[in-house]
Amino acid sequence: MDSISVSEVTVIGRTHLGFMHSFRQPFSGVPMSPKFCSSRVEGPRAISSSDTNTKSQFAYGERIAATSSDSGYKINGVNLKSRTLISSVKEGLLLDANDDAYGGVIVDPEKLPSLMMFCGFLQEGFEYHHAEKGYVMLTYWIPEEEPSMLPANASHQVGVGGFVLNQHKEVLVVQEKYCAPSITGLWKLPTGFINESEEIFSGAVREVKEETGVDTEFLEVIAFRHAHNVAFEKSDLFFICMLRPLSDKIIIDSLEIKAAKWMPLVEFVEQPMIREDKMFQRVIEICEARLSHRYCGLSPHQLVSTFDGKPSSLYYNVVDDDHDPSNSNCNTDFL
Ligand SMILES: NC(=O)c1ccc[n+]([C@@H]2O[C@H](COP(=O)([O-])OP(=O)(O)OC[C@H]3O[C@@H](n4cnc5c(N)ncnc54)[C@H](O)[C@@H]3O)[C@@H](O)[C@H]2O)c1
Repeated sequence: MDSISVSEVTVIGRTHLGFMHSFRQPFSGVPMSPKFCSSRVEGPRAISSSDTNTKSQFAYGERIAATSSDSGYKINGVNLKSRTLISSVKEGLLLDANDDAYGGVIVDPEKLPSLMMFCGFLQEGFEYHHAEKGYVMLTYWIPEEEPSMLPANASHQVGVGGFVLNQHKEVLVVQEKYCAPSITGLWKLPTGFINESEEIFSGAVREVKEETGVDTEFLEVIAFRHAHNVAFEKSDLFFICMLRPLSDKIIIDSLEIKAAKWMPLVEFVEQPMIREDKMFQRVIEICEARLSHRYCGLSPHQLVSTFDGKPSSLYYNVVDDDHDPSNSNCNTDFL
C-alpha cells in the first residue's frame, strides 16, 4: 500500500453488499487498483430509509468519526449534533459522503484529498474485505461495542459437471491435461466453474462445449455436492447436470483437455477410480435411476422475486399447478 502513488480519482462505484457501500479509486503505479472503503456510522440507529442518500461528510483523521441525523449522538466519543458535521478527533479532515440505508456513509471519492488518505485508512483499522480485478475493497466497522454486520466476502465457488449420454448409451468423457497424479488417465465427466453472472444451466452447456466441442441441451440438475476448502480456501458447490447431446463430433480444447470421447456407460463405470469412489458411484446410480424414471432431478424455472426484483432461476421439480403429472419433466426420456 505504501508504495502506491497518487493519481486522480476517476470512478465512483457503489457496491451493495448488505451493509456495505463503497467507492473506487484507481491509482497510478499499481495497474487499476481502485480502493473500496466502507464505513458505518456509530450512534443511535437514527438514519431511517428517508435519510438515505442525504449528503453528509465523513471525517478522516487519526480516528474516524461520522454523523447523520439531526439529533445529536456520539461517535468515537465525540458528541455530534448537525447532520452535516462530521468531525475527526485529531486532524479534522472532512470528506463528502452520502448516508446509506444501513446507517453508514458512502464517501465521495472525487473529494478525497490525497493517497495518504488511503494508506491512512489501513492504519486506522480498515481491513481488506476482498479484491477483484481492478479494485480492492477496504471496510471499517465503527461501533466498537457491536460486532460487525458486514457480510463476509463470497465464500463459495460454483462448479458444474455435465453428464451427457447419447442414444448408444455412451457417456461423453474427457481426460484432463492438468490433474492430480492420482487421476491421471481417468476418463471423467467434463467439469468446470461457472462464470460471474452465469446460470448453472448455461454454464454446464458452455463447459461441455468448450472442453469437447459437443453441443448440448440442459435437462436437469441431478445432484449437487457441497465441499469445503477446495480451492483458494473457498467452499465448493458442484452441480452435476444431465445434458442431452445435440451433436456428436468431438473437438477438444487442447489447452485444458488431453482427450475426449464417447465411452460406453458400462466401461465408464468400470474404471477403478470410479468404482472405488463412493461419490461417483452414487452419482452414476442416481443418473441410472433418472434414466429409468426412478428419480427426478431439478429443472430451472425463471421468475422474478418481488423481494429483490431480480430475474432468478428457481430449480425445482414438482408437478405443475394443474396437478397433471404429464407436465412434470420427470417423465421426459433422455434417450
Ligand atoms: N476435476 C474433477 O475430476 C472433479 C471431480 C469432482 C468434482 N469436480 C468439480 O468440478 C468443478 C470444477 O472443477 P475442475 O476440477 O473442473 O476445475 P479445475 O481445477 O480443473 O480448474 C478449471 C480450469 O482452471 C485451471 N486451473 C485451476 N487451478 C489452476 C491454477 N492454480 N493454475 C492454473 N490453472 C488452474 C485448470 O487448468 C482448468 O483449466 C468444481 O466444482 C469441482 O468440485 C471436479
